[in-house]
Amino acid sequence: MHIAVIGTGYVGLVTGVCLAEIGNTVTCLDVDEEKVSLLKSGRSPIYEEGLEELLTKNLRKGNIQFTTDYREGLAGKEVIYIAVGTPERPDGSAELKYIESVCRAISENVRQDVVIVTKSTVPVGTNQYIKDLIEARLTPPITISVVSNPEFLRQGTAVHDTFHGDRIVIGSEDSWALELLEAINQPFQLPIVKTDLRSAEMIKYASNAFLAAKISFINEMSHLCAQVGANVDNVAAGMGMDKRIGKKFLHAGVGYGGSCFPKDTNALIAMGKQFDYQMPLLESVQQVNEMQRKRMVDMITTRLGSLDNKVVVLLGLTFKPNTDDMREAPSIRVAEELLRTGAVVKAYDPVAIPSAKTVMPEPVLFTSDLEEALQGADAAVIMTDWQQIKSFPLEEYRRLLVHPLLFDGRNCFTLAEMKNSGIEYHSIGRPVVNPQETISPMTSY
Ligand SMILES: NC(=O)C1=CN([C@@H]2O[C@H](COP(=O)(O)OP(=O)(O)OC[C@H]3O[C@@H](n4cnc5c(N)ncnc54)[C@H](O)[C@@H]3O)[C@@H](O)[C@H]2O)C=CC1
Ligand SMILES: O=C(O)[C@H]1O[C@H](OP(=O)(O)OP(=O)(O)OC[C@H]2O[C@@H](n3ccc(=O)[nH]c3=O)[C@H](O)[C@@H]2O)[C@H](O)[C@@H](O)[C@@H]1O
Repeated sequence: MHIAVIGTGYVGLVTGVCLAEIGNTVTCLDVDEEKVSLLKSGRSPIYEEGLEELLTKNLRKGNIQFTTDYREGLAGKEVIYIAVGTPERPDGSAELKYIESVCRAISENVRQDVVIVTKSTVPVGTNQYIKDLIEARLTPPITISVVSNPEFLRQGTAVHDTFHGDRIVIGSEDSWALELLEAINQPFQLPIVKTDLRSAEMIKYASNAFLAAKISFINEMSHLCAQVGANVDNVAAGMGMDKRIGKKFLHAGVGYGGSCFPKDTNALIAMGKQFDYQMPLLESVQQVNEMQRKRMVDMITTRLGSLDNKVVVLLGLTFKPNTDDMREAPSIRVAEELLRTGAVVKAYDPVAIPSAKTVMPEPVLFTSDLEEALQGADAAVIMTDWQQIKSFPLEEYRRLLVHPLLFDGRNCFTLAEMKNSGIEYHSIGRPVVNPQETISPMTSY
């Protein structure tokens, strides 16, 4: 199949490379000239395990090419995937200007019948809007069909997720377009859900919102666990064994971040508003997420009292490990709060210092050396569960910190291993280990 993929970000590039890998001839198109020339040389602008290998392999085989030229990119293509960004507008709704500009470019440049496949996360009704926009400027007798094919990959494991996802969702009002997409996706050997256009669009938002809700649910439980002396990890493990609940996305912590959960829950709430429905559950999911960051700062101030001139080091800055993505990372809010309360804030991340510098508040002292980060700090706060942080010897934490005081926002260590570490250890929804003074867990009742 001859396929064009528009947008070579996380989703577009991974989609293009994987479609080439399963035997299609793919042209990836982007307006970013720097990105395109990097990709032509076989280098990936993002780090995703296995991506660069598949990219160079398929470039060599001639299965994939890159261009900034729409006329060249769309020539002779049977299917065009759209994978440009749909960021958040100030009112929370999804910004569709990149989608609109792609539609204009398609209608001006396409010369043959074509199926348009939307990978971008777009509000319900957008695929119909895409069809209308393209058709409005198209020169007859060219016909187009639209298919919604939302993406479920996670950053950091994008290639793996494409080949091992739980399902592929395709929605359309055109049965032959659905069959075509089913045939294209067959080599992935994953369950395929065929549905109508609007349900496919909604499945994407509902899935992200549900995952965000699971995280906020366990975070809410974690607060109560801390008060009553229970261990939220044990609670999550016990709950998760019930197949109706499932054990994934029940990891308590400082809350979710990233380019999607915050944006997509907001977009869903904005969609609700259009129909005068308030979505109280989703609003609470967001509130709990916001509270988790504040709770971390409260934990630190409760323990240390005034933070004036106390050195607090944040360990890990990205919204999750194995990415340099700082979008909506909880570390940003925690740093802001700590600075506001007078702390001196140091910040460590193994890869994201350059991207962190552009979004973290000032003044923060950055380092990508963990030893240097810990040296002389009054307390350390784990914000991202990087392997580098989890495998750093506990004796070294103890030796380097002025006070052996560790706040763990990702529950990286078991309570048993912390017991003999000589470190005072505060985590999320679990009893304090080696507390300065022994406090009865029931005192707040
Ligand atoms: N990042 C992720 O993990 C996931 C993202 N999504 C959704 O996929 C969509 C894309 O997200 P990302 O790949 O993260 O975005 P991104 O921001 O990484 O990439 C978007 C790309 O589109 C290009 N672009 C913008 N306007 C263009 C135009 N008119 N013509 C050609 N190229 C153009 C940009 O230069 C950029 O390279 C969004 O709707 C997002 O919500 C869905 C699932 C996972
Ligand atoms: O629509 C999207 O863009 C993507 O959003 C998420 O993927 P991603 O944002 O890459 O990362 P996740 O691994 O889902 O983590 C998101 C956030 O939730 C947090 N999280 C995750 C799981 C958990 O149990 N607890 C928890 O706090 C992570 O630390 C991170 O900050 C979804 O998992 C993907 O299926 C989806 O395609």
